[in-house]
Amino acid sequence: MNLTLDRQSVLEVLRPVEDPELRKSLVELNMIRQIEIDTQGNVNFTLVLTTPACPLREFIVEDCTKAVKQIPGVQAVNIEVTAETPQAKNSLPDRQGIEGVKNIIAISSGKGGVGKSTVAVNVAVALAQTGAKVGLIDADIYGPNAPTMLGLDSAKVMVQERGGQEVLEPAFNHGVKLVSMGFLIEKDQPVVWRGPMLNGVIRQFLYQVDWGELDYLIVDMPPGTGDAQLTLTQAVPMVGAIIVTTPQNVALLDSRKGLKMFEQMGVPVLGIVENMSYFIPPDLPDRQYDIFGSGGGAKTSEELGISLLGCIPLEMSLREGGDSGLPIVVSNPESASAKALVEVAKAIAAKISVAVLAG
Ligand SMILES: Nc1ncnc2c1ncn2[C@@H]1O[C@H](COP(=O)(O)OP(=O)(O)OP(=O)(O)O)[C@@H](O)[C@H]1O
Repeated sequence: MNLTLDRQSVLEVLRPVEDPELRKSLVELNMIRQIEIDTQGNVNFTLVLTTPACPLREFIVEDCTKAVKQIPGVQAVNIEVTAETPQAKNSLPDRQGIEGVKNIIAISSGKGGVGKSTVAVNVAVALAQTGAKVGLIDADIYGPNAPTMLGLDSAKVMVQERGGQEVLEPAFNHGVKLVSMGFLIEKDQPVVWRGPMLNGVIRQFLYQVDWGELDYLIVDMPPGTGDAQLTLTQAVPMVGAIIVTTPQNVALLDSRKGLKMFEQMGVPVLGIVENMSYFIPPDLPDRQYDIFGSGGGAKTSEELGISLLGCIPLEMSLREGGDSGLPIVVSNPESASAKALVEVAKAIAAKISVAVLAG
């Protein structure tokens, strides 16, 4: 190759560099922009990733740098990394998207108490920490605990008048906008939701909230596969669903209706998160006890052909973080569970990019 130091050559050497997730050329994906070369031989350009939570950011930057250095005369390569989250298909014939919201993701579980809300809240905060714009709908009618977990226990959703319509102003903390069933019901009061009433609230949470611009809107689904779940999956075009399970329940996943419901609704299941995978004692943080056996999540995910996005340990500080309104990814980012949750958030973001861009 006869290369001279110009923009064309920069594009030429970058063309074989692929996004490892999307397996397509960065140049073809229009991820390389604003190439500038100064008289000293410094090459500057912008690399536009498909998510600020890109797990392979460093590798891509390294690959680009190596490629550009092949051109004779290059002194230094300076890459400014930014991100533009791709927009999922915004409307289907029977489903209406939410203006300004790029990707809607369901976090679901077959059973209650497996840690679905813990995962939803920490994934939301972890995505926000990378710079993404994130909203969370706590649609768990039986245990709306996202407000507590986000330190928004005493928050109220404000109603604003806009263009003759009432819109809810979401609560906000740790970088995440939140609406919750918990804001609408009295604490410690048992709630009996009748179908139409529940559907009304869910529709309001989707369409009558001032969400603004969001890269990701995470829906903490009620456990199981009842009416509320159907309403939610039928109402909006969801880019995908994540299933949270525990080692004890993971083997039951394939027979559970959850997976089938999403499939039937045309919502791809992007992956499984195994929670409470192993126990880390607080006084011996280097130890790991596989109380429920090991490898169940990996085996089931292989059998089902669905990715295992991560395994979260059972750690006391994770529960304490939830109870005190400081999610573990904020209060103790060095803990094993926080690190695992950050990896899960990145894996989800990568899966979404692939689902949207690779079809
Ligand atoms: N990996 C973990 N380590 C320690 N505690 C955890 C872990 N995951 C969840 N918990 C705790 O278990 C309890 C239940 O978790 P969570 O509320 O997230 O579950 P859920 O599936 O959303 O439950 P529900 O269906 O009742 O809403 C909480 O007290 C939470 O702090």
